[in-house]
Amino acid sequence: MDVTVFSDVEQLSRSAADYITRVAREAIAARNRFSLALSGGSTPKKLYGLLATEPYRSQIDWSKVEIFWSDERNVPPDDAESNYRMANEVMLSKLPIPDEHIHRMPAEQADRDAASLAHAHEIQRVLGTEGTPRFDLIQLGMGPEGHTASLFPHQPSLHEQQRLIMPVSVPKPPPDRLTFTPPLLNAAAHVLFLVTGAEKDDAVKAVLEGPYQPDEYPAQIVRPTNGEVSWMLDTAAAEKLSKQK
Ligand SMILES: O=C1O[C@H](COP(=O)(O)O)[C@@H](O)[C@H](O)[C@H]1O
Repeated sequence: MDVTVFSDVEQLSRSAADYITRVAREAIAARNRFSLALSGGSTPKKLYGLLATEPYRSQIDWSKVEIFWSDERNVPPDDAESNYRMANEVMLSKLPIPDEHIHRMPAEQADRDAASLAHAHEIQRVLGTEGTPRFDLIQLGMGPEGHTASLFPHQPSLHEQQRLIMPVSVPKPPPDRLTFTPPLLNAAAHVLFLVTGAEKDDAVKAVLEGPYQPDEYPAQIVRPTNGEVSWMLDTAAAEKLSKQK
């Protein structure tokens, strides 16, 4: 696991954009496709804006990029709480990505089990049906209580082993969501956590330096079986870490 601490969100976001650009170029060179799952929340907003502008924009062949989300809230796509809406406004609408390569998670559908299953099939259609689908890169955030994607402490979703996507009801509004499950997260080739802010310093310390307690700190579940995990933190989020990063 690689942990890097940055002085501010600008530096962190530039390093994340460099990292995504490198992984994208390698994936496109190797497989003619780059599959990227985005997080929600506000932390990646700066990063998404950077990817849509130079010098990053022209370094990636966006026609080869397939975009998914690691979780989504039960709101329409134009709602202020929609994870899709933020990424679309800041990044996707400004890039030459074919519409059919933008795979919004349909969390607002009434039958959430059916929506989860249909979206899992969509992931398999794009990434392949052999074994658990392997994203080239899943970008994640983490909440102050250690949740990631929409895997929250002490929820049954933390123990899901069969489904790729599942509906959850979580303690943070909006409560009803769809989320990637542990097996899908842990099949990724690369996972990039972006975590900023002093309110997350205890969770960062517990996840990175504490005992393995995934029911308390779901972000600890993310340990890809054959992939690399990178954490990019700002100094406020890293404040309580004992080791020099
Ligand atoms: O609810 C969510 O929160 C996490 C963390 O968001 P942040 O704004 O604190 O970075 C996010 O990663 C997740 O996708 C989102 O749905």
